[in-house]
Amino acid sequence: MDGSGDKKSFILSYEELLQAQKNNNVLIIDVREQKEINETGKLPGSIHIPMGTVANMLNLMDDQFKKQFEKSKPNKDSKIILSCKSGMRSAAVQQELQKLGYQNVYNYAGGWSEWENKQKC
Ligand SMILES: O=S(=O)([O-])[S-]
Repeated sequence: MDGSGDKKSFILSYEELLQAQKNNNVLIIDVREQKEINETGKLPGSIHIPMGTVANMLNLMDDQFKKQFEKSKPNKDSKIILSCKSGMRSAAVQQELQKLGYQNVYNYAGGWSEWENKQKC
């Protein structure tokens, strides 16, 4: 939330992520592959959807989405945060969702790498 109108960056910092993790109205999606999640676990507070299937999952019926992810399906105005390992794949998914009309999609650019490092501090 930088208040600069049209020129919002839609990039999320670690501190902003910490706030979002406490907010049930924000959907955090870890878009890494299953193999990576098996190795590290998913980002706390997130649901896991591999990058290639995010758009498909957002096409599920509301109740199917809820059943599968135990979170409400976001609408085009919902705040969505995407995270991967280092911000590249999540940026690609961010663009894809923006093209589909999702207006409030953020990239946690630091991704799992930053998250993991911060936990060691
Ligand atoms: O996770 S990554 O695409 O930034 S390497």
